[in-house]
Amino acid sequence: MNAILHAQQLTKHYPGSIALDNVDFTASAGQSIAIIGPSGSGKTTLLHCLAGILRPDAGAITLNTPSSPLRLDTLGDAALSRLRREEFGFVFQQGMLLPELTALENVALALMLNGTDRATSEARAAEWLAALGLAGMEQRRLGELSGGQVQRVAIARAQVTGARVVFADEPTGALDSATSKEVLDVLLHSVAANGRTLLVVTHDPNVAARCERVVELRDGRIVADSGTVPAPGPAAPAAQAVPNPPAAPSANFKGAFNV
Ligand SMILES: Nc1ncnc2c1ncn2[C@@H]1O[C@H](COP(=O)(O)OP(=O)(O)OP(=O)(O)O)[C@@H](O)[C@H]1O
Repeated sequence: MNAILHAQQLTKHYPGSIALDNVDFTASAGQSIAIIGPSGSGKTTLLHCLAGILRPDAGAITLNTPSSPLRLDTLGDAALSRLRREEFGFVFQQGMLLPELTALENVALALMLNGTDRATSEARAAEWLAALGLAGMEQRRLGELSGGQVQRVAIARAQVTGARVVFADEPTGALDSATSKEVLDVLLHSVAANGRTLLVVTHDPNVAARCERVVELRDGRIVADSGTVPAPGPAAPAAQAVPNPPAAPSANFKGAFNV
């Protein structure tokens, strides 16, 4: 499998603690990877560094794009935020969606921020919501949806842009166990059907068990990895181009969820 995201010797300190201590990590394209470990072991810090949300103190992070490898740790703030919008999707427990917008507007906004016109953005957003079982709920605000439905909106928003890597932090953390299973099914199926890579931070053993690979952190270091991927070689030089990937859900995936 091809490496899509590669981190070398990542280190991140906070006053009084080392959140990441020389972490090497490579994700293969299309893999679903759970990041587990005790509270404070560095899971969220690793996810945020890989996603370009946090800057590591040291180390290299390379995203392999179809045009050229991109070194996240060398990009400026504007290039990094563009890369996050175009290449990455996020499913967090809270914070990525705007309560004052409807489900449709929340999903369409991700495309509009990338320059897609409103009509096209809303049409694609509607396709994604329907594919995730939310047809008929497009005009509801988040407060008019259940917790599981809100997470489906987040899953649609994370993927509508054609993001190649989806980052999830405790995506089912606030849900009961039956709803968690449903949301996890939707997340894993939609990501797999569209060939995306999924990195999910979780405390839930059921979530970890459903992922192809489990990486365990302790005290800022990887102490276990069920599927180490060979490193792709030295870190790539910095580059600027960010491609514009396709955006609609795959036909396969629509079929699987349009029931
Ligand atoms: N903004 C911050 N300021 C100071 N210390 C921080 C900050 N963020 C994280 N840390 C510290 O870094 C270490 C790793 O934190 P991180 O949130 O990555 O762990 P985690 O494994 O995700 O924890 P949890 O499972 O509780 O969410 C912890 O010791 C934490 O206290």
